[in-house]
Amino acid sequence: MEPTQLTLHRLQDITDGFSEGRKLGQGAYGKVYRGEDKNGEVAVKLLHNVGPELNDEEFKNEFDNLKKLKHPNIMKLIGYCYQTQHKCMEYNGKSIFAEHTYRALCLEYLHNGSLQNFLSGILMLHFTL
Ligand SMILES: Nc1ncnc2c1ncn2[C@@H]1O[C@H](COP(=O)(O)OP(=O)(O)OP(=O)(O)O)[C@@H](O)[C@H]1O
Repeated sequence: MEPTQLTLHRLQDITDGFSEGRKLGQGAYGKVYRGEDKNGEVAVKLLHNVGPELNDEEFKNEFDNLKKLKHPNIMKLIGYCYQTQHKCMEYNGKSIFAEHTYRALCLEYLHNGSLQNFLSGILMLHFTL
């Protein structure tokens, strides 16, 4: 099944506006939040905003890689959000409408954290025994 397109409003809704209380962790890519609604839990990866070209490349790579991974033991890519908003700001005494693009991936929620955390946990256990 293809990942679903999700609105920023929907992601803000399930993460309480990307609140600190909902933060699961942070990677090189951005912050990860626990989203929750009546259907269950998801992990929402919100890409940090650095520069449009760099961000787009990172986002597309992550999106394509996750889309290709289809294995029962690997978290699934459920949906994505790619939405631009214009925020009114003051610049040199004038109002400007600055662009902010929200890029997010919605993933199956893993109770043991990311796959990497899960695997390193197993390795630690292996070396401790
Ligand atoms: N699907 C998920 N379910 C639950 N928690 C997750 C999920 N994905 C990520 N996390 C949490 O968010 C943290 C950051 O994840 P992220 O994938 O952004 O980076 P990373 O895997 O730690 O490293 P890297 O930045 O190198 O990819 C993880 O360490 C984990 O705690």
